[in-house]
Amino acid sequence: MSAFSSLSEFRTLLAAMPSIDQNAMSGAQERNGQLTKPPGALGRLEELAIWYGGWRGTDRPRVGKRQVIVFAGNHGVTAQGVSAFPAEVTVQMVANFEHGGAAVNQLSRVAGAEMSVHALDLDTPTADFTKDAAMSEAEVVAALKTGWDAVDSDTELLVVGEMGIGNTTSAAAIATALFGGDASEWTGRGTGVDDTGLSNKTRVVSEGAALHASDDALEILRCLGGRELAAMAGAIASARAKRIPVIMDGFICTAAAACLAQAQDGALDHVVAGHLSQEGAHGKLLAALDKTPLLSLDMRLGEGSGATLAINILVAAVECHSGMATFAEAGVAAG
Ligand SMILES: Cc1cc2ncn([C@H]3O[C@H](COP(=O)(O)O)[C@@H](O)[C@H]3O)c2cc1C
Ligand SMILES: O=C(O)c1cccnc1
Repeated sequence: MSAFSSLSEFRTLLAAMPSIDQNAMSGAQERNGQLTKPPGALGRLEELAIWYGGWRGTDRPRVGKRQVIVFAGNHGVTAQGVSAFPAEVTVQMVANFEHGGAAVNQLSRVAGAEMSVHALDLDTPTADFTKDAAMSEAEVVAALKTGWDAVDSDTELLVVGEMGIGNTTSAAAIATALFGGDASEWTGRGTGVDDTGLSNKTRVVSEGAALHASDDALEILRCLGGRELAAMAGAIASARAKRIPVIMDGFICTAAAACLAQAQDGALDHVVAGHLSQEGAHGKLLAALDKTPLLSLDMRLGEGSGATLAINILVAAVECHSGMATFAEAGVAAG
């Protein structure tokens, strides 16, 4: 039986998600205080390891199976000339992912992660959201479910990424509809549109956000999102149900995740921001979600690339936490 079959059932599920294990977290906090280093000397690595242990329910975690899932979808809004690349690139990149030739394939290997690709109805792009809702309820629910089902129950750390020409336009429209302000504050160059392209894209974002204004974040996802954005949201929620911590990627992934956060308070408590994308509004979006990125390397690729790179940081944090000796074990004098 599937976990949900309507947006309203998905919403109910979000409201009943597990929270962090406070006992495990205080145990990890206590262990952190006994490790052979001056207090706080490992900086954010310390809080990361404690957070990770809290979600995994242990004061001495290890990061086992790391799963990277790339979802792909096509966008009707590309008819408005919003990307520097043609829509065919989506399906062509799916083949590239399958053959191991994309950046995220290399980064997954480096991070010791299993990577898979899910193409969502590429032959049926979403509707152009300046004219109609991008997806019907049945379509958005099907995409959420694809994401939900793609998360393996033995996964211990999840990254979700995306491929979909036109999807920075979708993400910008979602951000505008969720957080308000002028469309220009949320619209960036994506794959690299020029100044004329950027003003056209901003118009498209503004029209879409106005047409589909709603105080319901899941409706915003349905009307302005793409299948790959909904699948990422479904996978992030699925990970929460399974107590699997998630590393969030760039602007598009964060926009998808923001729909969960706006639908349900605390829905992203099991999520850390992997990196700050160079896409203009990513920092503003992360700030709205109160997330501080781990890396800032001027990347603007998507695919889950920044988050996959950040797996190495999280694993390093957890290895220090669980592998280091305590002052007592090592016979080192505590300060
Ligand atoms: C070859 C290629 C590989 C990519 N990998 C990710 N993206 C990124 O660019 C797209 C979003 O930008 P826009 O909204 O401007 O179309 C998404 O597919 C995103 O994943 C790529 C884009 C291209 C061209
Ligand atoms: O931040 C991202 O995810 C991003 C930015 C530009 C193009 N593609 C993805």
